[in-house]
Amino acid sequence: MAGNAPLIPVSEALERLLKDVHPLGRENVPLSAANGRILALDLASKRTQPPFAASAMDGYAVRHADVIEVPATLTLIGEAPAGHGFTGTVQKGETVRIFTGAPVPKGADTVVIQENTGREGSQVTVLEAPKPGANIRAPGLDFAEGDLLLSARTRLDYRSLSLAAAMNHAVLPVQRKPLVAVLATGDELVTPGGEPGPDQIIASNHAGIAAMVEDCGGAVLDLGISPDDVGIMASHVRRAVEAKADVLVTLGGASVGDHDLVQDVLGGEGMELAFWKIAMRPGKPLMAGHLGGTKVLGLPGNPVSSIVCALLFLKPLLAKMLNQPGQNERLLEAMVTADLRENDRRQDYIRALLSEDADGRLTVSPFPTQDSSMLSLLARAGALIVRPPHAPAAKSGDRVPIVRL
Ligand SMILES: Nc1nc2c(c(=O)[nH]1)N[C@H]1C(S)=C(S)[C@@H](COP(=O)(O)OP(=O)(O)OC[C@H]3O[C@@H](n4cnc5c(N)ncnc54)[C@H](O)[C@@H]3O)O[C@H]1N2
Ligand code: MOO
Repeated sequence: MAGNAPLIPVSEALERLLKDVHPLGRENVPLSAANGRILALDLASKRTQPPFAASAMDGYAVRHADVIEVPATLTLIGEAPAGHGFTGTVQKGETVRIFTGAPVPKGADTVVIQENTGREGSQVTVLEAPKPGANIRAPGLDFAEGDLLLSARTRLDYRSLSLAAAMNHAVLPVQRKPLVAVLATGDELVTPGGEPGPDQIIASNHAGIAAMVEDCGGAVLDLGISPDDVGIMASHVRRAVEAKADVLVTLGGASVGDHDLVQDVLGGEGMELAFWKIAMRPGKPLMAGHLGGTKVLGLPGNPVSSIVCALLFLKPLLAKMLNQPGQNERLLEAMVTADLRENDRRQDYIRALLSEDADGRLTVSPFPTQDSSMLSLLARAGALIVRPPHAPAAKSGDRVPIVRL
């Protein structure tokens, strides 16, 4: 491709990437495996909860009419622990010992907490007059059978899973996880923990991209590191296709160097290129296409470029596959603490420290160095300042759009 080919605006590239992407199908998973998954259907309760009038306290089930005037002494006729209701009926002048969660026996309409009673053998004296109906949870207080309590697209967490369990769903319909194959490329790369040769470095992009995929609700197929060798790289790509990966993410080799083979290899395997080279910094060499049913996202090798591109393109892609909103990074505004020069044609994502005052006002301080190899700065950054193409110079104190990290 010619060196000065027009660069595609970020928003247009994103639109083109997402255009023909549809939510993946759904699958059923046991409750115990559903944490973090996206609910695929609205969920109605199979139960009414509580299913019966239940005592909210440990104490005595009484007829309110019997305890309007206190002290009132009643005769104990039985016991109702949780899970074992009392089968008889409470008549005038009688009471049943009851525990939290037990069904309130027939005839009784009020529970007196045990602290407000005295007892001698089978004689129970109520010392304080309760309100009518006190300490009883009505049937259906929480929810009723048929109530739609969880809606499709909910990300299941500890609260929604507790509710789904209470609704008596042992198995939940969830969006299928996108399978994301991740392939690093480059003779210079060695797996973390390995022994790099004198001209080698540690492959870092994998770790971050895999974590992002998992955070987004995807599953990672780790294809490891391919050397800069057409045949070996092609065999890795075929593994992704054979595994029916929904997405293949390649790391590095996306640019124009003699050893940047990724696009040639993918082309040889039949990839249709959707676009290459975006008007953004970092991340210019980003490439997208598809290989049969596998979406391909070629991320640039520079670690910061890789991660910024993944934030802006991979995250929204996975969100759409999972039927989730949030397909655009949400922009906030912050006050910048340094002058920013006029921007060129590439949308800039400037790594910056972020601080927030007690009133929630955000301030960003750009790092003076913006080299796209510097993970130490990215790890410290709280935000990316977004500088649209040809943005005029900004002064310290101006408000600028940011992506919060
Ligand atoms: N003549 C030009 N050279 C470059 C251009 C250009 O437009 N013309 N673009 C530059 C930009 S911008 C970027 S970004 C890089 C991206 O290049 P590649 O995607 O081909 O990446 P590589 O060349 O393979 O690697 C770049 C850099 O990143 C390191 N790297 C690669 N993979 C990993 C990994 N998994 N973990 C850690 N580090 C990795 C690699 O060692 C290189 O240092 O191209 C510029 N060049
Ligand atoms: O993505 Mo490249 O950094 O613009 O270094």
